[in-house]
Amino acid sequence: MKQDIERVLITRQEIDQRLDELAKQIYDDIIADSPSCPDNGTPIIPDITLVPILTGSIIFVADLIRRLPLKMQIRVMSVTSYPGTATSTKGASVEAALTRLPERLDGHHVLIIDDILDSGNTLKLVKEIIAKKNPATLRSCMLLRKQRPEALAEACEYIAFDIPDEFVIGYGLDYDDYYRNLPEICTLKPEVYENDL
Ligand SMILES: O=P(O)(O)OC[C@H]1O[C@H](OP(=O)(O)OP(=O)(O)O)[C@H](O)[C@@H]1O
Ligand code: HPA
Repeated sequence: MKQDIERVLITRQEIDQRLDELAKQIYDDIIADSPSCPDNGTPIIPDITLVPILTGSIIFVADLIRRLPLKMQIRVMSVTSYPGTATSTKGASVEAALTRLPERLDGHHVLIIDDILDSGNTLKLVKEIIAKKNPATLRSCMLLRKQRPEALAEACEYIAFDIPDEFVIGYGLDYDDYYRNLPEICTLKPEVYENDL
């Protein structure tokens, strides 16, 4: 596996440090939005509903939620746009059998979690589906955002890292469903994927 890596873009240490900051920012925003108890002024912290997008978000969400001391429900959605060896989007579609969204989300504070914002198709689709369920608030949190106009145009409240417009793997991100277990975020040697282009 290591021989297929071109270079490390983001180290495990950098991810850990940034996740601490990101979790604090998410937590502080929830506290800032919370109503206060009329008796003693302490914030009444609402439950949150996390919507991790399978499969790429699994490592990120596992590390993030252990930094968020909040009462939360986790409702996964499965969306596919880069099947197999694809390195450009084939259009986002929901895999209903692996999706656990409730019928309605009235009153819920929803946070969508995904590993990468690239063409923006996945986030756009997921937002549209969740918005129809009428949540109280809807925010999104991405580990990575590529520096390309389509990604920058899609509103997203929390971004851990902005990266160059290159195909990346590791820390949940795959090529042909491999490399998700790499602890760092890396680029792939072109010879690994150029035969599939
Ligand atoms: O902004 P976009 O161009 O839509 O790309 C982002 C999406 O693409 C990847 O999912 P993929 O379809 O590869 O499924 P996976 O999570 O199972 O790897 C990634 O995990 C994001 O969900
Ligand atoms: O750069 C990427 N790597 C892995 N999966 C992805 N899905 C969208 N962009 C990427």
